[in-house]
Amino acid sequence: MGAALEIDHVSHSFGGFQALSDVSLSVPRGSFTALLGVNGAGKTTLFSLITRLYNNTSGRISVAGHDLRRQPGAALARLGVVFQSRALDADLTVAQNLTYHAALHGIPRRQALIRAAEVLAQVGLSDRLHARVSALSGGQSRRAEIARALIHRPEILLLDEPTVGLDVKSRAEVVALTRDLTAQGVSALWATHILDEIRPEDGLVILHQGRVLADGTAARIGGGDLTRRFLDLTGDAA
Ligand SMILES: Nc1ncnc2c1ncn2[C@@H]1O[C@H](COP(=O)(O)OP(=O)(O)OP(=O)(O)O)[C@@H](O)[C@H]1O
Repeated sequence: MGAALEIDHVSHSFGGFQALSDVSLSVPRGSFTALLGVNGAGKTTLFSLITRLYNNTSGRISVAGHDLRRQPGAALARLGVVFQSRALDADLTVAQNLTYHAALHGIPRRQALIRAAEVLAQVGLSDRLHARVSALSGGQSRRAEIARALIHRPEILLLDEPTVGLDVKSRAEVVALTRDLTAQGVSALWATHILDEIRPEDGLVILHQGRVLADGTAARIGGGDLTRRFLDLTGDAA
């Protein structure tokens, strides 16, 4: 059994600008791995390559053992993505959104309704099945986005700064929910620039200006003071 996600020597340029340089990282199965970097570090670019929004032409990406270039269908079927921007239609109900996204994955309607109830229970929103997305709070809406990403039972979730714009309580709930999911066996790659969201036992990859500066557990990298270590590594220390 390999890792849930393997990135092996991946680079990406926009015209003459090198956004990612020889990035390698691995997300072990069932782990919560944080991808930490300031704005512009390259987190969204990396996610865009993993989701095939951008074509990856260098190195290798594999999802649950499936090479993204050679077996894109199998790789993407094992991937769930929580985008930075909203993927749910605010004018539709949660159920309508979830069954629509299930259909995109080829899940028949009857089964999609069962799955929708299942994933809403996982994210603690069972009572919001028939609510319009526009009527959800910010935190509920993010949890509904996670439910959408889980509808096809992926092995790994990519979450791109999923707590941006949430209040402290909702932020803590979304982090805790994702940790619960990893305890149930789903792996998570959590892109963030917020150090508070990272625990010592988490996997941690620090990305800066398109390069991996550190890769290990947060405890080992931080050595007791992750903020200081992060600032030292990224050259922003006072
Ligand atoms: N389509 C594009 N064309 C040109 N440059 C781009 C494009 N997308 C991103 N970049 C540049 O690539 C670098 C990495 O951007 P990226 O969005 O991946 O960073 P990020 O870590 O996700 O930051 P943020 O938290 O702000 O989203 C930045 O310097 C950005 O300006």
